[in-house]
Amino acid sequence: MDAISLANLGWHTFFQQQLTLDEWEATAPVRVLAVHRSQLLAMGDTGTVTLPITPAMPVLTVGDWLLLNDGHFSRLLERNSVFSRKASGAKVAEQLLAANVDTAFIVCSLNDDFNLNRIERYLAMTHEAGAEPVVVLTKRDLCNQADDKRRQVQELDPLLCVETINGLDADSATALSPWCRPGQTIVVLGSSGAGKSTLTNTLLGANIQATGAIREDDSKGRHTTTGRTLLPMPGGALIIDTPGLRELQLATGSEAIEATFSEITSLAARCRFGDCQHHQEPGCAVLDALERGLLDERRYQSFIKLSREQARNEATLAERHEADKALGKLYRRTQAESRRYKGK
Ligand SMILES: Nc1nc2c(ncn2[C@@H]2O[C@H](COP(=O)(O)OP(=O)(O)OP(=O)(O)O)[C@@H](O)[C@H]2O)c(=O)[nH]1
Ligand SMILES: [Zn+2]
Repeated sequence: MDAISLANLGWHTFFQQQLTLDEWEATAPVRVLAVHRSQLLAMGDTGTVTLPITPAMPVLTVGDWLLLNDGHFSRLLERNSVFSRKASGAKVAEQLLAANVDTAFIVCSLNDDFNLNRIERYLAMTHEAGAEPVVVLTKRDLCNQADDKRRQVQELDPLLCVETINGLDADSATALSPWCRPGQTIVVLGSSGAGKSTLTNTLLGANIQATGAIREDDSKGRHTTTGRTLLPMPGGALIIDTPGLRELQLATGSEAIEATFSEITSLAARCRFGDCQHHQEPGCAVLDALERGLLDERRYQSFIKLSREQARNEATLAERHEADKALGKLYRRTQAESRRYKGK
């Protein structure tokens, strides 16, 4: 990536208005292209910079906007969206995956992989992140009920943008160009085999670099690999492509689920009990609508499943906080005891 204008890197008024007058004069904005263990790669309108990651910095992720003062980290600008996930294993900390994303292409194939529940799951994640979802149904060339499946997705939400494409064909992928204008930032989500890499490669066209590692000449003319994950499309948009995003798990708050299942949320407002689980409670407006055929059974099941998952995630996070607090107390007590012991 040669030096490009801040606007083409995704800079706009949301970020600009965060700067004080002093910062206007003394600092330079740069966007994070990749985060490695001990350093990060960023780009501003004068080119790329490598910054050491120090303990004083907040946790940063690809897509973040930073201010540099004299080439040194000054501060992180507020994000307008952020994708994160629950870290795998026992740790329930959130891991940041991508920031300041405008649009998420939710990729689902029109053949075997087609699954409305899965699309809803990615819609909830995208709402949670604060980005705009576009459902991209791939493998149109392999499916003769493309229109019917597209209609099923559209029924999830009349305002949702849904496109059907052949990801192998650049002409077909131009259906996505409204979201690929200069400076727009995109992530591509979806399950394995859905066609994410294929679409990413088609969108990147001649700039094919989607495998993460990019070779570029350093100042001594040698080739170095930088592992950049914010990639420029020929039309001027940017794609964030990281392994973490490819394996995104649900770490969704209840607001995101409410936004994804808005018809259920408005029914739930009329349940007799404020904490109704819509399972078997008397006076449940959701179950009532279900019985009267006013609510889709599949939507209901999907809503219950995601709500339970969310409640479980929240519980484990709360347990973690409790465990951390207990550990902190134990630590302070042993410190105090050891001081007492030494004082004797
Ligand atoms: N015919 C056709 N094949 C496609 C299309 N999109 C993807 N494929 C094929 O589907 C297979 C899987 O596509 P990938 O792009 O690797 O899928 P992915 O989502 O990146 O999968 P992971 O890397 O496992 O996450 C490949 O063989 C692609 O060539 C399409 O629109 N039409
Ligand atoms: Zn209810």
